[in-house]
Amino acid sequence: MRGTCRLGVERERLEGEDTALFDVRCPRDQEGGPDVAHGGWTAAVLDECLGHVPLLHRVLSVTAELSVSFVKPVPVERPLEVRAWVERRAGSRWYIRGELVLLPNRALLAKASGIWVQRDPAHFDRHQRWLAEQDAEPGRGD
Ligand SMILES: CCCCCCCCCCCC(=O)SCCNC(=O)CCNC(=O)[C@H](O)C(C)(C)COP(=O)(O)OP(=O)(O)OC[C@H]1O[C@@H](n2cnc3c(N)ncnc32)[C@H](O)[C@@H]1OP(=O)(O)O
Repeated sequence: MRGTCRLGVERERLEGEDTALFDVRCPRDQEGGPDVAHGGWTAAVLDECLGHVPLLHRVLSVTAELSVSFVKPVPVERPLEVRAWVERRAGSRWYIRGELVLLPNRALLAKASGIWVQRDPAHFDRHQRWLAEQDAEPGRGD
């Protein structure tokens, strides 16, 4: 599968049944310090890539939990790779881990683990109904 996105994911492919690889490059406009990525970009790109593992299995899911370890500063505009794999599945939950590395030596820059919950396609419609209820009843909050 090929494609680009505003986060700088340039290519994705499955490697075997449970692992996916992503070619990534942090765009200059995601800079947080001099020549290094903002931490929000690192978290977002790991969320994106890990969350694509169920999608590559044609399963729609949403992030329920995400934990990120920032191991080293992430340089902008350099070739990077994310490897994401399924640790285990339990019911509708996918436990997924991943690593962001600097190419070509695969030096570890960040690690992530999280839980993705499978949803049916009506997930976003239900959300729109919930949002309309919020607008109709300001102050209710649930
Ligand atoms: C058509 C357009 C296509 C468009 C296609 C485009 C693809 C878009 C993909 C976008 C992905 C994103 O950006 S996601 C964006 C960031 N994430 C989100 O917006 C998610 C917001 N949170 C939620 O919607 C909700 O909290 C959920 C869905 C995560 C959980 O809701 P829920 O009401 O608790 O669901 P429920 O069915 O009861 O729970 C399912 C199972 O997950 C477990 N579970 C629930 N929350 C958690 C949790 N935080 N940590 C661990 N486990 C959890 C429950 O125990 C249960 O286990 P068991 O009983 O089954 O064992």
